[in-house]
Amino acid sequence: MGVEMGLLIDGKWHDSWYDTSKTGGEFIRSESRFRNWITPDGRPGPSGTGGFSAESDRYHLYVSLACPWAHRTLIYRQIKGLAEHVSVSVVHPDMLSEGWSFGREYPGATGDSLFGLPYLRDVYTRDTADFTGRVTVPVLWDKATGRIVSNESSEIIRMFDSAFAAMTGDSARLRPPALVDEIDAVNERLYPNLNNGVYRAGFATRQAAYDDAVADVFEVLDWMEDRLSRQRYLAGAQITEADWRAFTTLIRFDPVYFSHFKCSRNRLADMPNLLGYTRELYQYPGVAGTVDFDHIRRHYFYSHETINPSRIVPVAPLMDWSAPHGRESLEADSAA
Ligand SMILES: N[C@@H](CCC(=O)N[C@@H](CS)C(=O)NCC(=O)O)C(=O)O
Repeated sequence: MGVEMGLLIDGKWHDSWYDTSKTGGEFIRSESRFRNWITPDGRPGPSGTGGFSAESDRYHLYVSLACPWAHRTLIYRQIKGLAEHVSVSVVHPDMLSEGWSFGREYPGATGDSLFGLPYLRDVYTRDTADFTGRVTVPVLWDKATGRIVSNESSEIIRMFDSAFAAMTGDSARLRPPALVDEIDAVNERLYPNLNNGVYRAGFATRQAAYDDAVADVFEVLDWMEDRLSRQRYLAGAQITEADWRAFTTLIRFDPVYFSHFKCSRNRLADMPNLLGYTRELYQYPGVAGTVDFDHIRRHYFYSHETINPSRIVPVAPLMDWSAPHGRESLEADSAA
């Protein structure tokens, strides 16, 4: 039985795998529930309530090193100079009948360094005792108020991009106002077809749902491969949010999604521009340390019993992420 992942209903834990029976075999991801924003002075952000001002040592990130959405927030914490200001706990890579856990019996799993709680769901019920919904990573926790600020990675990275600038002195933006439209256009293409597309392919339980999803995955990869033959980054000549959102899926592609999620038309390694591009991002200062292929591979192959009942973790493909990426040849001004 595929009873590997559950949810909270009125604060009580229930086992239940994603139910694809009502959606024609399609996997549909739920919306995140906590949508407050850290801002420089605590004024409310685009959603939620205010009171979350940017301060050193006030916020804590709960992440899985396996999860591509959590991975975005970990990358921003590094590259935006927040490592000394925002603390982190790392869950165990196995997500089984109890959901994400703070078990420490796996290298790199830290346990819950704030409260010593056994499960991630206990962090959710610490905020809202009768919480109903999925228990997902990442979670951004406020140590001052004892509340969850946000569990939506796309918004956490935007807070990290700009809210702490006065503290870090890093005022460069990964979402510069002049590129917002271009970044959003790329994101709108990549989120459904690539980031979530690989999950739609992997969790599909009907041939037609899989066929649609895997076609979308490779259509967008072909589009990216072509675009990256002409410009260095997805939104043009400068690295932006769009690139980091793409990266966490691309780095998992050959090690996991190609086989586990049946995204098997070709490997990332067969697409030279995408391979060089992914290598360049991997080699960006601070980023390699956020990529943990053991957690990544163990999580997917071991946790998804419906897809891989034997829980055998297959041999890793040979890949050299540190090889020269060759992307300098794309002149900085070749893109527009
Ligand atoms: N929209 C969320 C998605 C996060 C998400 O789906 N995380 C997965 C791990 S990769 C998770 O925790 N799933 C547990 C569940 O759905 O029960 C975000 O981007 O932050």
